[in-house]
Amino acid sequence: MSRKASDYDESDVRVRPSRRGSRPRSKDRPAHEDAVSGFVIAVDRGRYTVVIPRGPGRKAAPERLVTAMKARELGRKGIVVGDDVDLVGDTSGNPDGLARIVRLTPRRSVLRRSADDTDPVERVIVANADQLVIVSALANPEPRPRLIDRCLVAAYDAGLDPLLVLTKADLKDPTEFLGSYAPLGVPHVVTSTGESGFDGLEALTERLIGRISVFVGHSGVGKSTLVNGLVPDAHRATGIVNDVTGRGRHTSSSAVALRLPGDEGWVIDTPGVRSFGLAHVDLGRIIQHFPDLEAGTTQCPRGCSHDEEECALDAWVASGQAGPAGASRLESLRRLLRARSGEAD
Ligand SMILES: Nc1nc2c(ncn2[C@@H]2O[C@H](COP(=O)(O)OP(=O)(O)OP(=O)(O)O)[C@@H](O)[C@H]2O)c(=O)[nH]1
Ligand SMILES: [Zn+2]
Repeated sequence: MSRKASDYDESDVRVRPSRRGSRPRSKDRPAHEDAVSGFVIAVDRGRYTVVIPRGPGRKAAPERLVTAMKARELGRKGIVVGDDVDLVGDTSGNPDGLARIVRLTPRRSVLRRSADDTDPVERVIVANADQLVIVSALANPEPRPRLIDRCLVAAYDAGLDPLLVLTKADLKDPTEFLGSYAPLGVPHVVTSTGESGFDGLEALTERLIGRISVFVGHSGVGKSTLVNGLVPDAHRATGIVNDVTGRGRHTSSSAVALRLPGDEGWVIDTPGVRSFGLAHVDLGRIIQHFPDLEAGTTQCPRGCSHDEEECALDAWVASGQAGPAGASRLESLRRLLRARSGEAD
């Protein structure tokens, strides 16, 4: 397809003959009475790939993938992977067809990220997710606790349940790492690939059933290996997306939703993250996202920034009440507080 989304406009789409015949839209007909609902699985340069589920009844159209653009009436409102939308226009699934998104259903959750901690421009990465799956290798590359802590803050702030997935257990025993995160009570799954197969994949699948889960992790942690293990036809599925969106291959610049086999949930794969800017998280709320430390703030002076000499958290951590990772967690918290207030991280 050589035409870019910007080459189209609303009228361009409206004149396409609909399968029901081209009855002219009259002013007194309710707007979009013929809209169908779908789920956005990929976004690429103004084009949205939307799954429209099979409708009710025997004569219903089957499930189909539709390419859509945003109707002008939605203005600058962003649409992201995970959004539930209403569409009009060519929703037949015809590869050359183009539908138009006319309504965005209110979101149940929003996962945001800013480029850095002071950048006022935040990006919504994914809508409507239930769970944030934080993928970290136990070795090669080494775990990055500060990135994990940031992801945890992002998950708590967005109201998503965090899940830690620790990969490459064949390279390093997970006991020490798990011990340090135990006080947080974050659920975890340990995985490894090797001659005996893919260990941990079943345990992970169990945690994904019936949910929309966003996978994040920095490059090389084994996220693609996991996703391909969970969704064996992930390549094919993305292939379909590519056909529909008309690009050569899925560039890793945006998220894509993949369905778990058996229609048992969605895995949303995101490009590898190097950082996770948290400019959108209220400074005063950050401590609440460190539940292992928050309990130690009762002795803090009033209005404590938790990054000052009088802060009671040092004593709390020194007494061991925040567990073996207390010192590293406190460092994470303070780096985050400093970064958020514009000081270097
Ligand atoms: N030893 C070992 N290697 C693994 C495991 N899982 C993945 N790898 C290897 O780690 C490397 C990186 O894996 P990927 O799945 O490509 O990692 P990714 O996180 O998707 O990285 P990007 O594609 O760069 O975002 C590959 O060489 C994998 O074969 C594991 O459990 N054990
Ligand atoms: Zn304090």
